[in-house]
Amino acid sequence: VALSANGAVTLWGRDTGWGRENPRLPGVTLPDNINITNDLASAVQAETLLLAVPAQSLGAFLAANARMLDGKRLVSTAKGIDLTRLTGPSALISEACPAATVAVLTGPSFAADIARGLPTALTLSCADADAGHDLQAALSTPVLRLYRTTDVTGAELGGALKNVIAIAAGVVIGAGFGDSARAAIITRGFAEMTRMATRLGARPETLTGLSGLGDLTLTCTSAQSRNFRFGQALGRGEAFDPTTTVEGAATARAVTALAAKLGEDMPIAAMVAKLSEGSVSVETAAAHLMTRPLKEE
Ligand SMILES: NC(=O)c1ccc[n+]([C@@H]2O[C@H](COP(=O)([O-])OP(=O)(O)OC[C@H]3O[C@@H](n4cnc5c(N)ncnc54)[C@H](O)[C@@H]3O)[C@@H](O)[C@H]2O)c1
Ligand SMILES: O=P(O)(O)OC[C@H](O)CO
Repeated sequence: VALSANGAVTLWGRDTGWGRENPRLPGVTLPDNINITNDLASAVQAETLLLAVPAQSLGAFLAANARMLDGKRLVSTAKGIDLTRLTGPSALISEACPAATVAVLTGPSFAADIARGLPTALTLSCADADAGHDLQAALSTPVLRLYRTTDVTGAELGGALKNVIAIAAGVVIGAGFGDSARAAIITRGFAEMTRMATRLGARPETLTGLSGLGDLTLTCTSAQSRNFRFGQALGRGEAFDPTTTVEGAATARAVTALAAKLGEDMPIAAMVAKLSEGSVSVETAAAHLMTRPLKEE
């Protein structure tokens, strides 16, 4: 919807029988210059393709369609780490489509806000600096302001890891532990995010940017976030709609496996993984985090 301000856009989906209002984006009528199709062959005529498939489905999507996508400028919006390969979207895309130019668009942004034309700032990351410049110009609009970086690892890990911490923040609020505890989770969660991301080659300043601290702040403080609401439901002991995309749940498991491989300490992510699969109670998780050995900040 935002990009249709710059010119015609093609929107591809497997199921597009819903007319001009996507049930996943209720209340938004898609502008006339958005061509909706379920024919991927026609959609891939474009030079730049935004891939908005969730992280745990991206591998299968790429496996099915790599031949059509290779050689294009592929911009992922997924915020997660693939559970089977323990990599982010950019590595999945590079592996499936070696001739593609890979970029990641991430940062604090609810789809509903962007579709309403509310002012939003994002991070566009691309290891190829020239392609990054081109994409930044092509994908910015008067109300969608893109900052640029070549640190793809930092940008995509910020987006993936903040979803894990947002679940923890939701648990804290759902369980009634209060705003002080949420501030602690955000801060210590950010320490975990930075530790893991820099270990994997991210630049620390990327983590303090929109894709890291920016998105962490949004997702841990807004009930618009599905990850936060999922955590709230866990904290209250309530069920959560299993058809809702909650990237942080699978990503917490992926992060925990990755941390074990790297020998990194990720205690909040480990508790989110256990809480999400129901193998620990909220009380036990909280007690575990509060009684760890005392240390320097
Ligand atoms: N919704 C937001 O506000 C928002 C904002 C920024 C980033 N993101 C990220 O974008 C990604 C997608 O989120 P979303 O909110 O659009 O999720 P969603 O669940 O609303 O939509 C995902 C769509 O992908 C489709 N899909 C799943 N597997 C597929 C496959 N193999 N082939 C083709 N289509 C497939 C589903 O049918 C669904 O229509 C996530 O990683 C999310 O973190 C979402
Ligand atoms: O609804 P969530 O929790 O998937 O968050 C959406 C976006 O990632 C916020 O930047």
